[in-house]
Order: sequence, then structure tokens, then C-alpha cells
Amino acid sequence: MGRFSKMHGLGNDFVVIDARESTLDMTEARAMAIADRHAGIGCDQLILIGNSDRADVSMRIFNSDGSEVEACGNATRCVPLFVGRDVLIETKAGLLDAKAVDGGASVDMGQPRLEWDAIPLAYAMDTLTMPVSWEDLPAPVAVNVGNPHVIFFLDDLDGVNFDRLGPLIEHDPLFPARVNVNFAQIAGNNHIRLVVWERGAGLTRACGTGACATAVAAVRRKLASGPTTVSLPGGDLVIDWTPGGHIMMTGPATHVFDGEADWARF
Ligand SMILES: N[C@H](CCC[C@H](N)C(=O)O)C(=O)O
Repeated sequence: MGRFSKMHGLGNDFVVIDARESTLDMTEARAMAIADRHAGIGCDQLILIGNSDRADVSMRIFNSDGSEVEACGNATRCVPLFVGRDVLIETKAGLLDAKAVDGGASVDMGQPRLEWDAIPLAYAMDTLTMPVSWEDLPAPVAVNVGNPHVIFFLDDLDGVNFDRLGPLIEHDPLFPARVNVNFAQIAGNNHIRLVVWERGAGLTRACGTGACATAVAAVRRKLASGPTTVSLPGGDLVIDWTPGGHIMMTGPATHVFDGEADWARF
């Protein structure tokens, strides 16, 4: 039997497993089975906390479709709560410094990558105003914050068909590693409303890296400057980034319950 914690960041939910003492062999199939909301435990992402010789802990991230990915902002904020102290975390996207703050955490998410080949895109282009379109969507921005994001700034999010546009863009061959699709609306001064169709997980109640990427895109487009509140369906994050600097993300982290499972059954 193995223990796990159910946690979430603004409703983006996780099964978190402490793999520091176990030899649990995680495969894409097993991750997908655990994440299944009907036949498994259920989550948007599965998180494995392991040992690291470069940091306090390591973190592996699996989407509910089983794909292993580089970054998850909301899960990163849950690690200090899970481990019980501030931590330096080794991820596929590099080392992240996560510090507990009341009710959540503040995380240095590192510097965004803005070059077309770092997103990655299939061919060279301007990433601030990409010369591409899908249906009547405006030219988007592309940003990598450890994982790939494309951001559309719209006048109004009401009535947008996220379930149709999300997968259409996620799987477009322009994005060789697929992409997280961000639909943003400027809601006021340094305030953005955001809905994210996540690569490998679909619509979620919040996306931390999406909030980071969207705030970076807004600053680059001169639609925001300084600490920006990003309002997602599950709640608000505060993202602070100035060109050339690191992205600071601050927001809630919640522990829901602990459980036990026989991992051999997945
Ligand atoms: N779907 C993302 C991973 C989870 C990101 C999201 N849950 C967050 O809080 O950043 C990807 O495939 O890159």
C-alpha cells in the first residue's frame, strides 16, 4: 500500500505521492489510471516528490492524459505545504524556490523564454504577435515558462467555445510539443481574467504557469506593468514580472485529505 495526498491550487487538483522512500515505477499508463476520475483517484495532474542531489526535493509532473511535463505552477505552490517547509525544487524546467506564505506559497518561477525555438514552435516567427490565426481569434503571443503557452487577448471571454478551440490549437502542428492555450481578457488596471485549456488535461479551474505566461505576455504587449492579479475560474494569483527578471507567482495551496492506495492495481 502507498500513501498519497489530495491537494489543489485554486481547484487545479493533484494527487501528490512522496516517492522519496519508495521505488514506485511511474509510467504514463499508471499516471493516467490514477488520474482517472471514475476508475482511479482523480486529478488534473499527478505529482511525484522525490530525492534530488541538486535541491531539497525533486518534482515530477504527469498530466491526466499520462504525459510527463516540465512545469506546474499550482502544484509547485503545494510542495512547501506537502513537505512542511520552504523548499528548493528540482524540476525538468530547472530549480524553483518555493516559500510558504499564509494560505499558500510564493514561487520564483524563473525567467520566461521568448524565442520561437524555445517555446517551441515548428518554424521561426515573431512570438509577440504571431502571424497565425485560428478562426476569428486575434494574433497571439507565445511564452515558455518551463512549459509552452500561447496567449490570446480577447475583448470578452463570454461565449468563447473553449472546448472546440482549445484542442484545435493544443494539437496544431505549429506546436511540436503541443501547447497550453490561454484565453485572456484585460479586466482592469493590472488585472486579467483568464481561462486555460491545458495541454494534456483540458479545461482546468486554474493554471499557474498559464497565469505566469499571460502576465508576461501582457507586460510585453504593454497591457500591464508591475504586480498583476490574474483571475481564473478557481480564484486569483498575483504574478510579478519585469522584462529581464524572474517571474514571481503568489497564491493559495490547499491540502484536502490523505489516502492510501495499492499502486500495483493501477
Ligand atoms: N498542462 C500543463 C502542466 C500543468 C500546468 C498547470 N496545472 C499549472 O498550474 O501550471 C502542461 O502540459 O504543460
